[in-house]
Amino acid sequence: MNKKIYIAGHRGMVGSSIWRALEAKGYANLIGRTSAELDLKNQNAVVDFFQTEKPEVVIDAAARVGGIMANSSFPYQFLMENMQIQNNLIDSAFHSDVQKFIFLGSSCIYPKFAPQPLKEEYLLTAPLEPTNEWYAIAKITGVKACESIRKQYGKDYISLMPTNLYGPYDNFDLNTSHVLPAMIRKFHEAKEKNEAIGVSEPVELWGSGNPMREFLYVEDLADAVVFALENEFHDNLYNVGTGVDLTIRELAQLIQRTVGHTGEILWDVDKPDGTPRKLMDVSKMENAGWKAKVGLEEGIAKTYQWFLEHQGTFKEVKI
Ligand SMILES: NC(=O)C1=CN([C@@H]2O[C@H](COP(=O)(O)OP(=O)(O)OC[C@H]3O[C@@H](n4cnc5c(N)ncnc54)[C@H](OP(=O)(O)O)[C@@H]3O)[C@@H](O)[C@H]2O)C=CC1
Ligand SMILES: C[C@H]1O[C@H](OP(=O)(O)OP(=O)(O)OC[C@H]2O[C@@H](n3cnc4c(=O)[nH]c(N)nc43)[C@H](O)[C@@H]2O)[C@@H](O)[C@@H](O)C1=O
Repeated sequence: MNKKIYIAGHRGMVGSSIWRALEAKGYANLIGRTSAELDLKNQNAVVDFFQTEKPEVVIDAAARVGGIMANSSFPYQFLMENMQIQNNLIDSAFHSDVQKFIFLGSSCIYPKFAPQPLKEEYLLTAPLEPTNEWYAIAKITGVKACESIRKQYGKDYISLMPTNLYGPYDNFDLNTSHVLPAMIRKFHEAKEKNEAIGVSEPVELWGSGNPMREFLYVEDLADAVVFALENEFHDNLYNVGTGVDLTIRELAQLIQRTVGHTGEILWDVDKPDGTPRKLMDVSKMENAGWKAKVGLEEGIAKTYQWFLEHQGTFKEVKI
């Protein structure tokens, strides 16, 4: 409980959830740095930080993160910044003898048309989804960096591949966010406006509504990270998800009902659909002893409640 644990990205949706989960379990020796205090793209600054702080465990929840439009609009930032951040963290951790490193990738590392559900062994077996191949290639290099240290030096460096995540402290900027927070905000703001003017204006969403996505509540992901911290894993790569997916159209109907918006939903088919489906095979984590607990309806209700309580202060990431 007294190990010195560095959570990179500790203010983000995932990092802050991991921090809260560790504190709740009695971990008292946690350290974090904001990007203003420590720019992880700066290799010298990261080397100095590790030499000074000497963490025993590193959990990497720092990255340039965004939804489908952000990824396809800023390929250079999503490729280069994520490689710089993770490579500086992994290399400095290795050279300052950090014994446990937990790297967070993403389900988008798997091939666009891989068989479903996605097994870990499908990695690098076929081409990636073009809208986020930049981010995916960065993440794949992080997975391989940790795997090489595990293989060559026997250090407990592992990679967890979360599916699409959502929950408190998510990014609600309508240009850079993921679909779930965007839908919560769009339906909420349309409902508020409609109630003021007494009509039900339509909500415009992106793509066809036909792609399928899996969603894991962020506090479940944090629980999985704590589980990985406290247990010896015998492999380098583990999917983390619910193993359940739905269409974007079904998601829209669920969120519209939760928010209480009435009115038409319009689909802008000029916007990209992205990967048709990326359902994770979660059996490897289940065999290791971990399973998701929060269902989608419950998670959306919790997230909407959080959103209502944080009007005007929720995060909007600009790129
Ligand atoms: N959100 C999702 O759906 C999914 C996320 N993931 C992964 O989870 C991790 C966290 O994602 P999420 O919490 O959603 O993202 P957020 O954008 O909420 O948080 C990202 C964090 O990274 C930090 N960061 C970014 N750039 C730098 C930098 N140059 N130097 C230092 N810190 C930096 C930010 O710090 P600060 O706030 O101080 O600026 C921020 O706290 C990422 O690795 C992401 O790939 C994986 C699958 C799905
Ligand atoms: C986690 C994962 O997330 C990203 O992949 P993605 O799942 O395709 O991203 P997304 O959540 O933004 O979109 C999911 C689907 O939803 C549709 N969609 C409808 N209406 C809105 C909408 O209003 N906003 C958004 N963002 N999407 C919308 C959208 O058109 C698409 O079909 C990767 O870039 C990468 O970051 C990654 O690893």
